[in-house]
Amino acid sequence: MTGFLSFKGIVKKFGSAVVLNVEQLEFERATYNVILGPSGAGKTTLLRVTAGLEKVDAGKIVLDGEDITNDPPWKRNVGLVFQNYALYPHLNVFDNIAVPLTVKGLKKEEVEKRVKEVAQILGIGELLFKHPRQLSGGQQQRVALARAIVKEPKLLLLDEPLSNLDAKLRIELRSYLKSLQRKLGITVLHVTHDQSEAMALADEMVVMNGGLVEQKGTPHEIYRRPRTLFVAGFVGTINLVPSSVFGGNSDEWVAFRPEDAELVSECVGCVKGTISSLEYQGSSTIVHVRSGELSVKVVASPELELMEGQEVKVRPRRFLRYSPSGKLLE
Ligand SMILES: Nc1ncnc2c1ncn2[C@@H]1O[C@H](COP(=O)(O)OP(=O)(O)OP(=O)(O)O)[C@@H](O)[C@H]1O
Repeated sequence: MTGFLSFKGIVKKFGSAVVLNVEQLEFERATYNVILGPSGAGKTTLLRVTAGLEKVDAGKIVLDGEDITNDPPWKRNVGLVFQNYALYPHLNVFDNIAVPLTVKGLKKEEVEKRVKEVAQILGIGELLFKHPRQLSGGQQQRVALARAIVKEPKLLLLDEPLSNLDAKLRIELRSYLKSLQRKLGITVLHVTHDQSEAMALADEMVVMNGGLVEQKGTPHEIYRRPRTLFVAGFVGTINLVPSSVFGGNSDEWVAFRPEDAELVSECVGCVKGTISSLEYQGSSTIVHVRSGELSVKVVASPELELMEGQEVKVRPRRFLRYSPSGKLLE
């Protein structure tokens, strides 16, 4: 195993249910990695076994060359931030951040120096003597982050850290998270079920489903060459058309993104249908086309004069083919 963080042959069961089955997964040092997948995919369980909060039933986890599979949480040098902050309500911000250091038995002066440093980095230096209930959601989340990084962990695990925040703050804090990761040179594993958050943040993304890794790659690879139809449909919008429509093998699928298709006046082997609705988006218009049982979306220029009910032909400029079981055909 060569990565900074590696998982090999990981199996985690709850009762008889296998909730995690990861053959091989590697993350490089100082990278921002996002784990994406629907509810129940096993994302949180992957973080919990990494932090040592759950024991694996089989397999090996290696962090920076050390086998940590059976280490207790406190030995792993891993920082953890959950969606619901989990700050101690009776402690002020300073003491909340200081907890991991005092637990380690650091001297008072050293604790003060490190808490102040990290509060400075996170822009919460003014809040040190307030209590959690006096802070906004975004401020509380920064305190939770400060507490997670103050002990300088090798690895930072973030479980839906932005999902309790309003949309504006979420976007603000997400670019902040990325710049923080870059500044500290730390390795991050960030769990989310929000695909735009994943695409915006990730150096590498892992798409999970049913305890399995469907694909790992850069956001661009995942979006442009999804290895399964599950990934294609989970990350972005995809049109799925039986290949027989284009004169191909009837069991296979042709898949294309709305921006990879165009409306044409003449074509051989294209989707012929009727405009069912138009979504004006300013710089483009999303055209919904219905063709019998099929429905496809096309991104068109807002300059085109289009009407609901109009007959159109859709031609994919770029497409991928998938097997009947949903695997990408090369
Ligand atoms: N302590 C537990 N006991 C029994 N089953 C559990 C336990 N924790 C998780 N599970 C089950 O394991 C599966 C994976 O859960 P997990 O929380 O890892 O999914 P997730 O991808 O993080 O989902 P979500 O986005 O909803 O948090 C689910 O079916 C869940 O019900």
